[in-house]
Amino acid sequence: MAYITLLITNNQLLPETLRIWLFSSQACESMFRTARSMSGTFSSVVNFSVTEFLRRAEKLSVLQTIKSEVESNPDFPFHFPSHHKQEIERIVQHEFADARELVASLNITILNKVGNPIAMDELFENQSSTYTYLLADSTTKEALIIDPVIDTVERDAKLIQQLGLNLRYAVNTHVHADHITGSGKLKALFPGCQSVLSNLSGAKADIYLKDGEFIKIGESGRTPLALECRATPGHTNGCMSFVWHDYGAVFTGDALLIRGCGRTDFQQGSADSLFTSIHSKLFSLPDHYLVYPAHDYTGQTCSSILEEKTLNPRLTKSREEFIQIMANLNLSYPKQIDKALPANLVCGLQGDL
Ligand SMILES: N[C@@H](CCC(=O)N[C@@H](CSS)C(=O)NCC(=O)O)C(=O)O
Repeated sequence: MAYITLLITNNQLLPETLRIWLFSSQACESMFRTARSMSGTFSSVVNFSVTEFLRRAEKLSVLQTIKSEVESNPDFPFHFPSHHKQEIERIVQHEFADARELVASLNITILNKVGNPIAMDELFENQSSTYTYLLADSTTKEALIIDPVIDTVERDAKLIQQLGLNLRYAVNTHVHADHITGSGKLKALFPGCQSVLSNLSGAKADIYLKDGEFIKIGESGRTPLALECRATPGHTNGCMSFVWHDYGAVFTGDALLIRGCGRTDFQQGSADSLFTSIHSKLFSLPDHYLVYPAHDYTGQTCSSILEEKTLNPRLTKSREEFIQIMANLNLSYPKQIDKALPANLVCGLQGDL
C-alpha cells in the first residue's frame, strides 16, 4: 500500500487508483499479495508496470460490480465462493482508506494527458457546509471556480491572487437555497470573470450552458481544461453536473452527495427526475471517476461513482423506494433560504450583475 501511495505521489499513478474497493475476497487476497511482493525487498515481481496495475484494478472493479449485483439480487446466476478471507478484505479496505487520507493531505501535482500540470483546490465554507472548487490550468494560469460562497470570497480571491491566476468563470451548479453565491462579488474583484449557470436555472448569468456543451479554460495552451456539462435536474430544474474527463472526476452540485443526494421538496424538486438524472447521467460514468459534491455534512471530502453506485443508501434502491425515501426526509428548511434564493437569482448581488 505504501508503494502504491508513493507511485501516486510521484505522479506515476492517478490518485483515483486508491479508490478501488476490494469486495471479492479472492481478488482481494491476490491484490494484497501482488502489492506486497511489489513493495518488498525480496520482490518476485520485478517487472511491474503501471499499465499492468491499472488493468488489474479494472478487473477488480468489474468483480465488485458483479458482487454487488449478487448481493442485491439472489437470483443472479453467478456466485463467489465465501471463505475465510474477510479479514484480509477488511485490512486492505482499511489501508486504502488510510492511504487515501494521506494522499489527500499532500500537495500533489496532477498531470493531464500530455504532462501539463493542472491544479485543483477543494475549499470549504462552514456555515452551509459548501465545497467550492478552484480549477486552474498551470500553463496559461487561467482558472474557474465552482460554487463560490459570498462569505468566503475574500479567502478565495486571496488564493487566486497568490497563485497568480486569471479567473475567467464563476460557475454555479444551480441556484442555491442555503447560501448566497460569491459569483457577483468575484466578478467585481476580477473584472474579466463571467458568471455561468445552466440555461434552465431561471436566474441571471453572463453565460448559460446547455446539456452536452463544454466549458473550457486554457484554450491558448497545449491542452485546454474542459468540463462536460450534464444536466442533472431533480434537486432543482436547473441543476448541472460538470465532468472533468481528463482528471476522471465529476462535480455533482446537490444532485449526488456522498451517500446521499439533494433534497427534492422545494425549488421545483422532483425525486423521480433526480433518480433518472443520477442513474442516466452520473452512474453511466466510469466507476473510477471521483465524485466532488457541493456539500457534505459529515466531514467527507470526495467519493467515487463506484462507491455511490454500490453504497449510497438512497440510490441503491428502486425508483419507487427512492421516491418514498425522498418524500419522508423531513428536513428543516435551510436557515438562509429567504435571503439566498432572491439574491442568487441575480448572481448573489441585488443590483448589478
Ligand atoms: N441545514 C442546512 C441545510 C441542509 C440541507 O437542506 N441541504 C440540502 C442542500 S442545500 S439546499 C440538501 O439537499 N440536503 C439533502 C440531505 O439529505 O441532507 C442549512 O440550514 O443550510
